[in-house]
Amino acid sequence: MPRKLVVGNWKMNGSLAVNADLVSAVAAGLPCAGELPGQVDVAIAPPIVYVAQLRQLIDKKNSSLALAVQDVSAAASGAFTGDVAASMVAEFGVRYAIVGHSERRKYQGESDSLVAQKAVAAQQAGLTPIVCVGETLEERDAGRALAVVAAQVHAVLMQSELDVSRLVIAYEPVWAIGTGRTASPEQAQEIHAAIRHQLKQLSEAAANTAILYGGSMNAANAKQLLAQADIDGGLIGGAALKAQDFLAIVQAAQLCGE
Ligand SMILES: O=C[C@H](O)COP(=O)(O)O
Repeated sequence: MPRKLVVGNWKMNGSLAVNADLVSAVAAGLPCAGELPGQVDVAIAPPIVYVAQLRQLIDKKNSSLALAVQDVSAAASGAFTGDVAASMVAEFGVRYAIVGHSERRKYQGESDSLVAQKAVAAQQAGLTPIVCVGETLEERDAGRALAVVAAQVHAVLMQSELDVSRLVIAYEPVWAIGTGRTASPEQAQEIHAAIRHQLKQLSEAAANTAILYGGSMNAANAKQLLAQADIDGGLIGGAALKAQDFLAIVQAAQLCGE
């Protein structure tokens, strides 16, 4: 079984002062770099402007905490005002790039095909993409959740340059994000199992692809969700902004990984 992965997505929250406190508190609850690793990899995705600050904080604390970003450009360089290339964030020791978050699909109009290109661009810079997929409430109510998610995953898997062994998928039902209304463990497991099946059709290596759940995961519900056979970790929004809550989720992942 793969190690568990817990990623805190800070979204557009933070400040120099708030970040310093939060990283210190999170790092205090995690192993130091080089120590015997636990069963869980833990990463934080701050707003891009704070990546350098977090790099310094993490290094200073010699922490095992990894860095992620919330998005990368599909392009390698050039005239793309406001965008950031994957190779640029890689220079800061960033390990993961979230791509295709539903908030970007909604507010920036990102298509399945653009998200797939971003996943490839991230890999080409040495990052592991965390590809977000998930259905809206209307799609679920119409009985289309499995089909919508399958199409989103398919768009990524059909990229010939994609290395499926260096991929993370995050299932985030849109109706569960920031709403306090989480998918039940059974609802989440059903979709995760379908994603796993889809990945395995492409490659047996997919048995080791981490599939994260995201959507109102918190200290109280994490254990039940993470105990599901195909839920390999969490992509955490609101609960990642409080060290105690975030560490409780990491601890739940630790228990489920043993
Ligand atoms: O990226 C994180 C997800 O959108 C989940 O956010 P949430 O935990 O606030 O629901």
